[in-house]
Amino acid sequence: MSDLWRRCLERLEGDLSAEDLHTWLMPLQARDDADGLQLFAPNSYTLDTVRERYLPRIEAVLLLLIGKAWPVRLEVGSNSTRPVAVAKPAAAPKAAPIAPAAAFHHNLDPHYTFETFVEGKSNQLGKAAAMQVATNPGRAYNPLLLYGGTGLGKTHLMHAAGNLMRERNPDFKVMYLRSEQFVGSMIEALRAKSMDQFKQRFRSVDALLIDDIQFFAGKDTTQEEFFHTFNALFESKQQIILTCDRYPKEVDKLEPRLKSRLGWGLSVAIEPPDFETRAAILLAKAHEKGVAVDENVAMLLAKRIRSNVRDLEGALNTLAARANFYGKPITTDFAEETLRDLLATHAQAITIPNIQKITAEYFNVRLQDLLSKRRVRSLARPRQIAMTLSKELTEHSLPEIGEAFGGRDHTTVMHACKTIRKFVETDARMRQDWEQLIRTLTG
Ligand SMILES: Nc1ncnc2c1ncn2[C@@H]1O[C@H](COP(=O)(O)OP(=O)(O)OP(=O)(O)O)[C@@H](O)[C@H]1O
Repeated sequence: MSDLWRRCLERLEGDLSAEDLHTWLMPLQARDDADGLQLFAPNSYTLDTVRERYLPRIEAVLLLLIGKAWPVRLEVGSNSTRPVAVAKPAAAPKAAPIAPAAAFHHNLDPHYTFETFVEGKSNQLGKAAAMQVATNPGRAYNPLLLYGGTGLGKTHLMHAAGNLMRERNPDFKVMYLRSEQFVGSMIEALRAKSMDQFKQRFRSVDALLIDDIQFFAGKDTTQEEFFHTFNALFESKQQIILTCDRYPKEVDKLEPRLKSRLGWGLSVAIEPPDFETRAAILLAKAHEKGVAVDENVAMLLAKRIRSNVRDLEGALNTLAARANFYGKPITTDFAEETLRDLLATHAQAITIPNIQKITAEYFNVRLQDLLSKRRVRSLARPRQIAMTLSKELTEHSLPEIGEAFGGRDHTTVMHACKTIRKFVETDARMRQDWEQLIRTLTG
């Protein structure tokens, strides 16, 4: 058995029930090499369960054992070159040796680069900031915080910055972690009474990249530790890049002093891409994967799947797999047919009544007031937003939208759209409301 995996199981033995360990982790076969630990699951069900429930735990233990984040690859199959029957691990875990600094292995995804990132209005600033930071780490903006909804490319940009730092200086130590890994590894360190090693590990890097820091919310000890790590890195001009699913000030149960630190550098919103950018991303992804997709198909998917890039990519993968299986080219008919259910789900939520209901709930006003003739500002602004959302997200014409909003004239809708678009560009608060509503409606 891979020695590393055996030690990992020994550690996990104390944390997981015997049943979980035997059902999910013991059946895995393992191989470790210079690139990381490869785990083979006997079937896809086991694989999904391990990925969802145990992967962060495994990664946290590996971090502690090896002294750095260590990539784990999961796949269905078996370790045929070195078959292993995973036996019950031997007892008596030993104190983990910390790897010497020279053996630092970064864990960045090499596919996530600036070259493979498609730029559009929605992510232009984020990309520029990430590039600045990568070419001038610790000095340009520290920390750099990228925030925005799920699947919009924050992780991609973060890795791209890390990859560029290493391209410019191969000795640069970049550590990437999801926030759950930070939490998990801290819990492990507390349990193993190895907090000094934990602190040292995070403070010895040149750049620390932590993804999805909203998971720190409510975890006071983690926040305390992260706060100290942050200060130490910041003072010695080591670069910090963070991502969050919303503007950190909006994250409940995040300590005020931490929120304030996050504001020391630059915070940039990554917004949902517009139609043209969605189509361009789709064509770029298809090209990357060697899938033949023409512009009509790209436009069809970009028009109908507005939620986020991950969903768009998922649709492309499904199409490619089916086309490959049936030996058919990917035409618009084939795409419509293959993705019928998926496209219907995306279309479903976006009706005018639904937009009205969700906008009213969001602004805490009554639906009947939103549709009424009352012109007080507290109603007029949400109404204008709902009208603009209806124009952007549905196929309805201006007169139809006016009609649906209590029989208003189409010029009123036109004026609303113009006003809101201008506001969204110039007013951060308005932009946030707008993005949040789009996420709710298309997510
Ligand atoms: N502008 C873009 N160009 C190319 N690929 C993109 C772009 N935006 C997103 N993607 C791709 O979409 C997928 C999801 O992106 P990513 O994981 O970076 O999202 P995220 O914002 O970090 O989401 P989450 O908050 O859920 O982690 C990735 O495969 C990424 O490469």
